[in-house]
Amino acid sequence: MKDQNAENTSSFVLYSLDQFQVSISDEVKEHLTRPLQNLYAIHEEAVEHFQRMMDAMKRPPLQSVCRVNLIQSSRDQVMEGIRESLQKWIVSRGGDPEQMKVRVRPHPQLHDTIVVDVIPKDTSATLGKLIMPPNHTDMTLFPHWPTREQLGWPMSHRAILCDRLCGEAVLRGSDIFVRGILMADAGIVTGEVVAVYAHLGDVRKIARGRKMEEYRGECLFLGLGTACCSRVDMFRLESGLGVTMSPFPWDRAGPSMPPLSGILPHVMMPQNLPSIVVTHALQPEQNDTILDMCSAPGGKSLHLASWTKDQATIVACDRSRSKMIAADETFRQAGATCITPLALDTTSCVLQLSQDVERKTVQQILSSAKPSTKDSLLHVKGFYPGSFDRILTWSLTQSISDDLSNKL
Ligand SMILES: C[S@@+](CC[C@H](N)C(=O)[O-])C[C@H]1O[C@@H](n2cnc3c(N)ncnc32)[C@H](O)[C@@H]1O
Repeated sequence: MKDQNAENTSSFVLYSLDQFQVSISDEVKEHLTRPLQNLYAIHEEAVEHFQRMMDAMKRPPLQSVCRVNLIQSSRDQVMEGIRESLQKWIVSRGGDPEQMKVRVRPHPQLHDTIVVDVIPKDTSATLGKLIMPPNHTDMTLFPHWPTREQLGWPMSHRAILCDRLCGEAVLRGSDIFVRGILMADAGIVTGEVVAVYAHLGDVRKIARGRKMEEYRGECLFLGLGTACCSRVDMFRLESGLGVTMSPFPWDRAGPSMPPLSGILPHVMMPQNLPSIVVTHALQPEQNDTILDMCSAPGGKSLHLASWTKDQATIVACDRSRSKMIAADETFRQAGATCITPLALDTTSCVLQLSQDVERKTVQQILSSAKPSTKDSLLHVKGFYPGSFDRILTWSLTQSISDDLSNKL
């Protein structure tokens, strides 16, 4: 162990979720505050409204949303499946299904969408105000380590630090996979209850696998979890769970949302509401020919297939070949045979019309295209103008998207 008295404590800050402030650039701040100044006659009221917006931004939502794959199941079946899986989940974590603080319900407007709410919505019982677990027993694991106490690390639990993306996922219900863990206290063993922190800064500045006492930076306390492997395996294994989060609200800084990814694979997909409304806005019809210009990992392409009950021609493009190979597998597992995945840069996929070349339809181009010898993706260079009934773009930039979708 390093000379603890030599540790520099100045570049180290622990935050509770309540203390944490989202930082935004002056430009974004200006963009958000301008409409408020017109909304309120009194300046202080506009400032208060802005502060409420900033507080809301750091709070994880108290609900998750999932979309049903209507090719393989119905919404009622999936809701029942989610309830059963969540009951098994809480029992597997030592809880009682009666303690389950979630409700599974149909979305009131979107016919293929399910909402999972945390109830009650009061989160005052959580660890959101604390920077470490409360030590009810005055148990100390580290009796001879004053600097640890001075730094603010818990004395009652060993700790792990995950990256920011992983931390955001934890606040939405996820467990922690080994690749998300950056640092951990020495001596953690399988089954041990650990304090979980998320590093808020640049992950590239952290040397993964070091001990917690070497950490310098800013981090946020997320709650308690149980180690699924030893510290050694956290940094040796390539994949798998490192820590499962406690299912109980009193052990978590954020809401006790259950993990939804991985349950009922292929028949439902956790997806954010803004992504789901895209297909509802597009209103595709069966037998439509549809282009998804930036498809990977394929969530919206799959939604189009589900919506049309696999009765459309959907061309799912992404310029990343590897992502499209992975998406192809996802499409197959979901039973979406109407999707053709292509590795294509859609900023250069409009074929020029000329008098001596026959103008082929999308279906003709796809049926005459040869598959690659390395993977199953078809060789397609592009499509002729006016080929598609509907086009889904991702904002490459508004002008490029508009320009390309007007041509196709
Ligand atoms: C945010 S993701 C799209 C998410 C996807 N629409 C979904 O709902 O699952 C953006 C994708 O656009 C792809 N992309 C960016 N520029 C592209 C281009 N010029 N042509 C095709 N794909 C592109 C990226 O490779 C990336 O996979």
